[in-house]
This record gives sequence, C-alpha cells and structure tokens, in this order.
Amino acid sequence: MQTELKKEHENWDFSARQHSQLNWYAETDAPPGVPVIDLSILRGAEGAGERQRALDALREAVTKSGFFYVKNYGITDKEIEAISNATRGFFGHPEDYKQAFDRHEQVRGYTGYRLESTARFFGTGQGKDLCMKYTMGPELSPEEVRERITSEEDIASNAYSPNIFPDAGFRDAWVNYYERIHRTSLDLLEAMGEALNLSPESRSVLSEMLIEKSCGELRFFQYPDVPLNACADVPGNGTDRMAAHFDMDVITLLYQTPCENGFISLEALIGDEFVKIPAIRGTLVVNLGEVLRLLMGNFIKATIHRVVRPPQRYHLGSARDVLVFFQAPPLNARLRPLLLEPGVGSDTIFDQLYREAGGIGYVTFSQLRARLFGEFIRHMEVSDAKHESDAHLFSKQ
Ligand SMILES: O=C(O)CCC(=O)C(=O)O
Ligand SMILES: [Fe+2]
Repeated sequence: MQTELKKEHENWDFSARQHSQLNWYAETDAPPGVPVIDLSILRGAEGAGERQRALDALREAVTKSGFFYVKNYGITDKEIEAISNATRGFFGHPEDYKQAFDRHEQVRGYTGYRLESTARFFGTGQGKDLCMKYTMGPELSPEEVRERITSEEDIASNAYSPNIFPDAGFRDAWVNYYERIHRTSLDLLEAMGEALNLSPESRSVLSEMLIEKSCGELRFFQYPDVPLNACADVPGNGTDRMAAHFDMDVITLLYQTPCENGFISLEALIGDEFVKIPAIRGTLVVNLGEVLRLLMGNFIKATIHRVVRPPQRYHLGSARDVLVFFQAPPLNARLRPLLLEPGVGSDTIFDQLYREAGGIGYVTFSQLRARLFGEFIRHMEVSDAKHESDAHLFSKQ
C-alpha cells in the first residue's frame, strides 16, 4: 500500500514507532524562560508547598515567555503511539485513497502535504506548510451543536463540522486522545486562574470556558525530511516549514517528536529572539493563544512561533510529528473581561466588543471569533500561487 509514495519520496517513512526509542532531548535542555512544570504537582500530588512553587513558575511563564512545558500530564506513551501510528499508517496510503477522507475546507479529516499555508493566512512570509495533516473537532450530538450555533458565521466557522475517520480503530485512538488532552487543557486553565490570582468573579468567567465542551481542534502533522534542495541554507530558499504565527485559541498543548538527527525545528519568539524549543521526553509544549491574551487584557503572552527548515547538513533525519490540541470555548460561551490586579490590562478588540455589547453584559465567543478571523481573511486575498513558487523543490526527494 505504501510503495507509491515511498517511490516518489524516498525518505518518507510511515512506519509505526515506539516513542521510547526516539532521540529525545532531556529536561535540562529546556531553554531559559521556558520551565518544565509538573502537572501532577499542580494536581496536588506533593502537597501545598510544592504546588505553590509550581503555580509561581506557571505565573512567571505565562506572563513572560508565554511558553512552558508540562510533564506528568497522565497520557501514556501507549495512547500517544495509538493515535500517532494509526495516522502515520493512514498517510502511507496512496493519495486517491486518502482523498476520500479530505474535508480540509471544513478543517476536518485529511489535508495533503503542502496544501495549507500558515504564511498565507497570517500574511507572514511565503510558502506552504511542509507537512500533511489530519484534524478532528469535538464529537457533539446534533442537539449540542444546535445549542452552540447562533449565527450564519457560526456555521461558516466549521467549529462543529462533523468528523471523519477512516476506520473504527483510528477513531477510537483519536477520540481517546482528544478527551484526555481536552481534560489536561482544562486543568491547566484552572491552575492558571489560580496562579494569576484572578478574582472569584473572573475565576467563574474562566470556568464558563472550562465546564462546557470546547470547540477545540486536534490535529496531527507529519513533517517528512526536508529535501536537500529545499533546505534553509540554499540561497534563494524560504526558511519556514510553517510560517510565524500566534495561535487563535485559548491554550495550545503540543506533543512533538524529536528529529532523529537532533535538529530543532520549533522556535518561539521570546523577547526579540527566536528561541529553539526542543522535544523533551515526557513533555507537552504549552503556549497561550490570542483569545486568552485578549480576555486578559494583554497580561499573558500569545507568543509568536514558527517551524523552521534545517540547513542542508541536517536534511536527513529532520522528519518530525506533531500532535497539537487547540483549546477554544464553545461558540455560545458568554465572555466577560477577566479582572486582573489593579493597573493591569489594556484596550483590546475584546474590550471594544464588550463596550459595544452595552447592557447585554457579555460577548459570545462566536462574536469574538468572527472579529478575530475577519482580521486575517484579507491575507487570503493574496493568490495561493504566490505560495507555490517553490513547489518544484518538494515534488521528489
Ligand atoms: O509544528 C509545530 O511544532 C507547530 C505547529 C503550530 O504552531 C500550529 O499548528 O499552530
Ligand atoms: Fe501554532
């Protein structure tokens, strides 16, 4: 089944892998300002003193770098391997088989290699995302979807488009991981409310986002080895595998595998420098999204990040997989400003929407989302062809 693609792209590997065997970085490799926070301690495993220290580290991270790692988050290698290996196996099928599961216009199912362009959406740089993708959203009953949809824009948002899976085993692995990672995101948000000393009123606004099922998306990206001719140090080439952007969600939980050759592809803009974020064994990379930054009046950081191509000497063994969960509130969530310490906060798009809402006293996530995405649609007016000018570098390896 896998020979067709393997012939075209000799270095593409879709085999199942045991994650304990990968070439991981260690906890001591975490860059300065990006701490490794133990979720079991935040959940109370080692008493109040240790818990307070973890909360302090969390507060520091979310207000300064906007990036941190979590360990001991309670999802096993077996669960991660189940979703990863099922999806790698799927990607190994011939293109016409995979096309039957392509709903990329609804941000569901299969999205082919170099089909999406983060550069195009954000207006940052040029080129396509150098990976193939698979996506699921929340599994909701028709009634639950009806409750949450309040406008035409909600339907167009595709937040509740139906999921599509190639088979039952694949679905089980995806639904299991979705539920587990969603729970983890809620625990982290709860801890963050505490770490930031939010007022009881604000904690209850936060939990409004927490208690209902989110409209978050779970995506798997497989980035194959970057072809030699497409590497970052070949004159005239772009340098991105996924262009610089911030996430349009509340919180992002990302599991990345290390490149076999030690290259580090993910980078976060901390201060005015892009800092390498290595794949550390047993951790998730967590960053905060634009929605949370707006709700918190700029108090926390929605840090810009990107995925870069290796130089030529690192092209072999530069493949990496990413399993990323974007947590977002339900579209009908009633958002209100989060009250921070006196003197903190600024005039954001959210504050403006809230003022416009007047006596209603809330802004729905649907309204905020429409305004936010509206900001970016204009970049999509730039022709797709502009981002295809280097397509010839990727057709064969
Ligand atoms: O591939 C990665 O490591 C980053 C993915 C990412 O930032 C995103 O999908 O928003
Ligand atoms: Fe991102």
